[in-house]
Amino acid sequence: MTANRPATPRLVMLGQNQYGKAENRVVKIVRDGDTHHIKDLNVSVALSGDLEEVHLSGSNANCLPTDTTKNTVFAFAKEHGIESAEQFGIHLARHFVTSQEPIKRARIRIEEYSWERIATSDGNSRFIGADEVKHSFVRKGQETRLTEITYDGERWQIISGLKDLVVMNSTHSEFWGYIKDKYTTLKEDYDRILATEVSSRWRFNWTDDDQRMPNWERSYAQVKKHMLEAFAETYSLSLQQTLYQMGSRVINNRSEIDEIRFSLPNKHHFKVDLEPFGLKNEAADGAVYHAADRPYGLIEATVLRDGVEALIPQDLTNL
Ligand SMILES: O=c1[nH]c(=O)c2[nH]c(=O)[nH]c2[nH]1
Repeated sequence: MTANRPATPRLVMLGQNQYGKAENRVVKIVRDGDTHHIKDLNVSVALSGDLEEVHLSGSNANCLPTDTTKNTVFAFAKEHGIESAEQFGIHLARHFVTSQEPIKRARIRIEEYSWERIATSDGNSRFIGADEVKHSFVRKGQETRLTEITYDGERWQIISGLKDLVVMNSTHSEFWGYIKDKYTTLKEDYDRILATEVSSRWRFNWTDDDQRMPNWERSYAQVKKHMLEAFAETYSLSLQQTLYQMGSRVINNRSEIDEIRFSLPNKHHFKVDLEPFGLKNEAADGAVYHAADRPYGLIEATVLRDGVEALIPQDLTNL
């Protein structure tokens, strides 16, 4: 069949478009003798460029098949290895934009799942090192690491982050002094639980190939450390205040990062009324709480280095 353009004048226009293979689950094992290392990624490719005709006339002359983008992900994992999710995404984005003329922009999104070695007390097995099995892993339940690489042939935008990091302070949290109107029933609290599931994205100021690249693995570990330390060390008067402390700790300590955004659900823990059973239920004595799953307060904000432009989108679920 020949490719056809519509004969009638166009009344509609093609808007923003992108395509690629989403959620390529790639697992790479590196063998260092009989000690193995795992990189476990979920890689999504989105390409855009001169793709009008693909949509308008059905000509696929400018279309690199999504199947090819999938194959490239797996081949690159073998050919180049996976040093870090960011490095891997940069390789892929550069490849798509520089190897295919019609492709002008590549966006690579990666989720990374981490694994840790299974520790064992059995020293007899020939597979066992000091106290860890060299090829046996348990998936870390903690957080999922994220990155998004965007490249247009000139400029890079690298936004990394994490989600599903659940944290709790069992004290050192208060909430009082707020507006009270006729609908307010919330009691002021001078000793409450503060818990949240951190979703965060941070933007690197590495934007072109002439700059020295950050050490992506170390940067991630340090951001997480500062975030967690700020959460633990802040005597909190609101989750908003804790958020700002977490963000400013990262910006102050990590010069490679200019902007960080958080989406923090307030995972409410309500003291149960045990008065009907003749029981006092006070925080000071070690209380019993109902962990409510919904509704939840949702506290979201960006913390930026002074003078930089905010570029991380407001809705982190779309990132
Ligand atoms: O840390 C909090 N921030 C709020 O804005 C808020 N609102 C509320 O009901 N509880 C809380 N807690």
